[in-house]
Amino acid sequence: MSGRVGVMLLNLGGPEKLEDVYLFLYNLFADPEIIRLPFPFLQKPIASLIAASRAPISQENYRMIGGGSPLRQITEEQGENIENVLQRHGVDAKVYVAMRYWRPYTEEAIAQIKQDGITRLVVLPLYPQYSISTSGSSIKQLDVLWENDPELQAIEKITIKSWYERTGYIRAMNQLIDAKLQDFAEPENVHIFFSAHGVPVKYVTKYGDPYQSEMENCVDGIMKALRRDYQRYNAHTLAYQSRVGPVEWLQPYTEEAIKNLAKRGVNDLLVVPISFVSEHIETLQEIDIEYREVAEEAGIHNFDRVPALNSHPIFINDLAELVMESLGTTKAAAIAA
Ligand SMILES: C=CC1=C(C)c2cc3[nH]c(cc4nc(cc5[nH]c(cc1n2)c(C)c5CCC(=O)O)C(CCC(=O)O)=C4C)c(C)c3C=C
Ligand SMILES: [Fe+2]
Ligand SMILES: [Fe+2]
Repeated sequence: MSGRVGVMLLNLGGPEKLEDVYLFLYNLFADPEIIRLPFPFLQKPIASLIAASRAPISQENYRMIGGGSPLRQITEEQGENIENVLQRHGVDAKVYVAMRYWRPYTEEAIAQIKQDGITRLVVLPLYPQYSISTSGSSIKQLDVLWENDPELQAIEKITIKSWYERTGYIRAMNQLIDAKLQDFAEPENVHIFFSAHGVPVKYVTKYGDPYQSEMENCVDGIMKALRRDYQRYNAHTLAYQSRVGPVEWLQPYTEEAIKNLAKRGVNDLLVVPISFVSEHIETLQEIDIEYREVAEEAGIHNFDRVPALNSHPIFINDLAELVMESLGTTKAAAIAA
């Protein structure tokens, strides 16, 4: 190994204050990987219209969780922890956070990487499963930056696409699920409810997004690694949340699935957020407040949620290991670009 090593953590970003919400939403909807329009010249005007109409609802949701997204702080902590594990293993790498729609923006991370003289860069999306709309969008943005900048072309870029099959990730998820199941009076009667962030159906059926199949495999992998008695007795569901706009998204929708389970007599429900590794608006507001209310109104009395991984030590160690494997001879999980 020679030269200075960098690790770039890709994430979505979130508004830090209520005043940031409009611009954050504008950045999001201006991304053609989030809203695909037939005419590119319409992207920005439509983004400002949708952002303006969604901002009041979105602001209200951020107000309910303290006035901003915790994503920056959590992602920076994850970065520091990964860096520490790498250092302990003798890998003198520096970790950078590159957010797609808020600060620190990808461009800020790139400027720092250039200044630090990084010669090898591992690009690590903080999304376990690949979607065109998340990891795909950030990876595309990097490809464009690389294409247009000879200074960047001198940096060897190793891009990891997804990593939901990693045993450390699955083990950490299982620990969190197991701990929460123990809090129920009858753990084997609890319905384990995986709730993933949705995408429009067209992404899968028309654009070939592997997101749904990776999600299904991920849930299977987690269930198969659970304690044998849970595998045997606990029923589970995968549903999709956070739909926005008029088009059809992946189904079943979380809200409907909760109501249907209540109708079938389910009384103990443990929600597992599955598409994202940090606490964020959709866990803290949508699951903890909105879906809890839906569940209680439908007659589910015992409702709980598994916390996000954040800086769970098994998870952080696993990501650091993935980085080391990508830098070494094992290229299985990585594609060199
Ligand atoms: C794997 C995770 C995610 C996928 C897939 C995804 C696709 C996707 N999202 C939108 C629209 C919105 N997303 C918003 C917030 C948001 N999205 C994710 C993750 C995924 N999105 C996260 C982690 C967050 C929250 C960040 C935070 O602040 O904590 C929002 C804004 C919030 C709101 O107003 O509800 C929108 C809008 C689309 C259209 C899409 C796929 C095409
Ligand atoms: Fe989203
Ligand atoms: Fe939402």
